[in-house]
Amino acid sequence: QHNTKTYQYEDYKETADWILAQTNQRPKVAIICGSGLGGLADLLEDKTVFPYESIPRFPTSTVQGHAGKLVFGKLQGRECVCMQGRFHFYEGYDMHTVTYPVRVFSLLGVETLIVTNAAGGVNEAYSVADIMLIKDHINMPGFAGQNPLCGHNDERFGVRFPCMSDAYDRRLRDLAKQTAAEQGCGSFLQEGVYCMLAGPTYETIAECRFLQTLGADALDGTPELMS
Ligand SMILES: O=P(O)(O)O[C@H]1O[C@H](CO)[C@@H](O)[C@H]1O
Ligand code: HPA
Repeated sequence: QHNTKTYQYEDYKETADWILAQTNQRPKVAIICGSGLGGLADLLEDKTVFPYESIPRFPTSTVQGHAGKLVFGKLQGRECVCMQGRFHFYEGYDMHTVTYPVRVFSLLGVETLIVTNAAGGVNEAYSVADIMLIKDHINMPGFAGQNPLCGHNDERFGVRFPCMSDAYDRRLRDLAKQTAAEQGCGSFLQEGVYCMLAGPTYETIAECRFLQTLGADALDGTPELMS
C-alpha cells in the first residue's frame, strides 16, 4: 500500500504525446469529475473517449461510480477534457499517482483546471446538496508529509516552494458566482475552505468539531488541488 512511485518529466510527456497523437483536440480547460458528477462528460459533443487502461502509464479507477474514462469534447462549443472518475489516496495510490493526470494535462496545453468532488459539509450554515466554491484549503495529509509535490522538483512543472495564498483564481470564482446566479443556482452556492483528508473512514463527531474549529467548511480527499 502506498509504495511511493516517482515519475520523471519524460513519463508525463510520454502519456501526453500518446494522447496528442490520438486526437486533434487541444483543450485549454480540464474538468475532474468527482463522485456523482461523471454525467457531465456524457454531455460533451464530438467526443473522443479513452478508457484509462488504454492510456500509457495512466492509473485506473477502482472505486464504484468512477467510470475510468478520459473524455475529450466540446462543452457549450468550448473544447475541454473531462476525467470521468478520479483516483483516491485511500485506494492505495500514492499522492504522485493520484495527481498524475494533472501534470499530463499541463503538457497537453491545459491552462484552467476545474476540480469537483462530493464532499462532506461541516459548516452548520450549509445544507445537503449545496455547492461550495473552494476559496482556500487545509491540506491535512500535507502536514504529515503526504504532499504530491514532495520529492524531486522538476522546475518545468513549477517552483520548489509555490505560493499558495492565491491558489484559487479570484476571477474564475467570480465568474462561477455570476454564472450560478444567471442559472438560478445562487441560493445554494457557498464559498468556503476545503479540508483535504486521506479517508477512507468518514470523520468522528470529535474530528468534525476539531476541523470546524480549524476553519474547515467541507471535507474530502482531493490532492489534485495541491498538485
Ligand atoms: O472525491 P470524490 O471522488 O467525489 O469521492 C468522494 O466520495 C466518496 C465518499 O463518499 C469517496 O470516494 C470520496 O473520496
Ligand atoms: N469526509 C466526510 N464526508 C465526505 C468525505 C470525507 O472525506 N468525502 C465525501 N464526503
